[in-house]
Amino acid sequence: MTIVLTPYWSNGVQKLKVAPQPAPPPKKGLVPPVLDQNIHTLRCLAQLRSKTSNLEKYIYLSHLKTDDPHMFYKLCLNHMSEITPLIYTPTVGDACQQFSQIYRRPEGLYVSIQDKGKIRAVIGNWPKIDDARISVVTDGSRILGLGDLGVNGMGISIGKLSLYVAGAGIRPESTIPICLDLGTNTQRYLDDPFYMGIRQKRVGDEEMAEFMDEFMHEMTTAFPKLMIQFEDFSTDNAFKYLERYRNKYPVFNDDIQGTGAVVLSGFLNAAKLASAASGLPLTDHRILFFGAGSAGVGVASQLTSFFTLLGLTKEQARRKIWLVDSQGLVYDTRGRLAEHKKYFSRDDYQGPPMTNLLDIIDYVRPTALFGLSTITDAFSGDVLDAMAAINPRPIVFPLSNPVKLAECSFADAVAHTGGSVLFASGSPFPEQQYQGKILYPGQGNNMYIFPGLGLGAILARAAEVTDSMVEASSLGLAQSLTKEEHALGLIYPQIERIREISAHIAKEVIRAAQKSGVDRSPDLRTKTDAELLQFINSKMWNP
Ligand SMILES: NC(=O)C1=CN([C@@H]2O[C@H](COP(=O)(O)OP(=O)(O)OC[C@H]3O[C@@H](n4cnc5c(N)ncnc54)[C@H](OP(=O)(O)O)[C@@H]3O)[C@@H](O)[C@H]2O)C=CC1
Ligand SMILES: CC(=O)C(=O)O
Ligand SMILES: [Mg+2]
Repeated sequence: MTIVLTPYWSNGVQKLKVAPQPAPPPKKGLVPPVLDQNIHTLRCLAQLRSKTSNLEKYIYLSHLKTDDPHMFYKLCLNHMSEITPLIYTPTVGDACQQFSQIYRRPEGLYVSIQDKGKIRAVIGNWPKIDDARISVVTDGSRILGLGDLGVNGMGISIGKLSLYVAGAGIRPESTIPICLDLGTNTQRYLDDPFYMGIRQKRVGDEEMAEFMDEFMHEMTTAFPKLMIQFEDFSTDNAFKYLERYRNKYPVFNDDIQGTGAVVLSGFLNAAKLASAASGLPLTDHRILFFGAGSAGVGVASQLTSFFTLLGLTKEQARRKIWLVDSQGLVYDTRGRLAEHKKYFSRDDYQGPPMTNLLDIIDYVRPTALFGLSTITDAFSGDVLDAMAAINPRPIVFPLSNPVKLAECSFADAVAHTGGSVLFASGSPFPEQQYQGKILYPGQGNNMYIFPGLGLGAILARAAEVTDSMVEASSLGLAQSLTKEEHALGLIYPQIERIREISAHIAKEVIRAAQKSGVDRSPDLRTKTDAELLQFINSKMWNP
């Protein structure tokens, strides 16, 4: 039994905290006479596979997580590519949409607008206050590309935290899934007797800001070692609350920064392959974003900041980007623009609104096309043909989640580009056979980033999450491809290696935290890289 020598206080009595251990062997007679753990693992897998729908599989796994977390995480780690789509995108999207129907038992912490003024008491009810290290917090206002799901958004916080445990070895009891209930503007939930949130429209900006200030203050007071990941807030609030708290608390926004990091990483690996075919230097790429919300602009910012590392001025880097939103190409003279789009708005186009994606491709001649729009099949056959006509190896990333909202499928992208596409999607697609070869799609999803970024920030005890830490996570991921993965033409590593990848990312993140002076674990400063990696691995919880 490992004893962690940090005293903690519970009911006024000092105790030693005991690291999570498998449950003691059950007393004789209380379990079947022969219950071999290895056979039981196979039994659980067979039970899972016997379910006919993915939602049933999700429900089975939720039960397993509560009843036998060690078995749940063992299955996750041993069958990562099979289980990730069940506990995360795409199935988590269905689970959130039907959260009120499939709800069995409480999980996570709900803080509602009705708790304003007394949030401390609600947070104080969390049973594992001293263990808390990472919280994923959503207000349910933009869950994946599915819109305002109100408290049904709790499913996304739960899913992301399962990946923190599986992918980065965060202790399960150190995670707090949180859904803030600020109302919902989705009428069908307000009318649904099963809906479990308060029955009111979302509160106004001022009331939300007061609530958020109190929430953040109380969270960071109650849990002094906590990292907070904001998830799936609607666009304006995603930017607003990241800016409001990022220099005050250890917080990052997964949709803006995690997505920025994962897409930069995939772009770098894809651009190398594209440049090998076209001869085009990295700094000559032209990147078109279809979708200019929190994720689109987050990725654009991450890319431009990387281009400045390559020696471009900020202005030159900015000019590599074209944004398209629901009104078409984003440009200065088009009319009033949302604040977050202004920086990337083009000042070199003055014509009439350009709304057709084919016209825009013809005008921009992009080497890379990223979809973060929630518009299913927006990258039609014609669009893919156009990308293939101007690029020997077009980079096409339909990143919207879940699968049903992807801008195109891998099969279509392969078919319309003669197999030359460099592809990554937000949710997984199956591999394709093309002219006797197997082609593998990448999964450009922030799930590659946040476990390692969060782990690094926790171990460094970072006071804030700096841009350099996010960038380090991205470059760490880009470097983590093995020779075999390069040989297969992959642009993201295989998800089965997530623990190894997260450890590497965490190391890079800790070093970046140290360079920016936001780390509060001075002991880690004197470790060599090898020692640091060993330390990170030793901190990972294993089922
Ligand atoms: N792969 C990954 O890791 C991640 C994927 N995502 C996915 O990205 C998608 C977008 O997320 P997010 O940026 O936060 O959402 P937002 O709502 O902030 O942004 C959506 C953007 O798409 C634009 N849009 C909507 N309809 C059209 C249209 N018909 N043509 C062109 N553009 C359109 C919107 O335009 P307007 O501004 O005019 O409203 C807006 O700019 C979601 O599906 C989400 O799941 C998000 C984070 C991570
Ligand atoms: C992956 C993710 O964070 C999203 O789709 O919102
Ligand atoms: Mg998200």
